[in-house]
Amino acid sequence: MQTKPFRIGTRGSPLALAQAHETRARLMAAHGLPEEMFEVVVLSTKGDRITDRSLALIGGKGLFTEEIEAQLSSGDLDFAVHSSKDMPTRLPDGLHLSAFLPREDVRDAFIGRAVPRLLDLPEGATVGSASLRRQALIRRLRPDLNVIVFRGQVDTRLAKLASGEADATLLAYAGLKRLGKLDVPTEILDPAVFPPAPAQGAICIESRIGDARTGDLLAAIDDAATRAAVACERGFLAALDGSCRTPIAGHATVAGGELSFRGMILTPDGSQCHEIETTGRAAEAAALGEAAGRAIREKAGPGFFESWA
Ligand SMILES: NCc1[nH]cc(CCC(=O)O)c1CC(=O)O
Repeated sequence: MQTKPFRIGTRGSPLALAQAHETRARLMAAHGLPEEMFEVVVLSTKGDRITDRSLALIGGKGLFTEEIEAQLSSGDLDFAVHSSKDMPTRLPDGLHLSAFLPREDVRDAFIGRAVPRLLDLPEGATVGSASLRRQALIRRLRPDLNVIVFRGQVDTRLAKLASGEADATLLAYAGLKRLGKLDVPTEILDPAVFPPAPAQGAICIESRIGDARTGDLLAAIDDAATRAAVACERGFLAALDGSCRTPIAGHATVAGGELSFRGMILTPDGSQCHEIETTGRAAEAAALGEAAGRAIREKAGPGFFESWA
């Protein structure tokens, strides 16, 4: 192995940095390399700079990755660490997701200021979330609640909650765990009732196709089960793309080469929802997810997507 350090691209949020540092630690352990062999390069993305608007309205996916991908493509970075959930379904030519860390908890955490559980909130209480999926699922379970847009980094959202801008918020349990905020959630939501976003809780690494030095480095920490589960969930998302303002949930689990997937689409007001379940071989993960996406589209009918667009 050459002695030139690997340049790791990441966003600068505390969560992004925690993920980059976890990846570096795993690579150091897997290869017996010193920390000096890795240089963490912090980049600001459009998604970090625009904090006052709903991301779905300003273009959705790609906002957190464009600047980083440009530097990967040009060779300024060797690889980048991302939340798989934030990755567009299509990557720029020449780049691929070359490794996945073992998945963290996929569930959503509920954080109530005065009451611990979502179903205990008083009628008309305010819940802050920027996620279309969380907003729709909340409305489905509790049509009486007042859902408001809550954006920004985890600490920003928790500060908004503490200052009384909302009575409750929801965040990925995985992110809170990575930040060491284990005592923040007041309820962990059951994925059967509150299914996670496709790829939630999974850290991925993006790099150049054909970069053998980086490829060899990353192969040692790749988790096959996470890779298959995320491939299926991203396949589901890809088959539903073009409807990026649709609330979408999807979760795959893999055991012994067999994959089980459950997906859901909702109207933003939560009044309509369709579900799909499928099982198959983990080796066909992406195709299984895509087929599930086409099938749920069929089930919902064209009127479903046109009803609020
Ligand atoms: N877009 C924000 C984002 N992207 C990934 C995570 C959490 C970590 C993960 O899902 O791996 C979060 C924050 C949240 O949803 O609370």
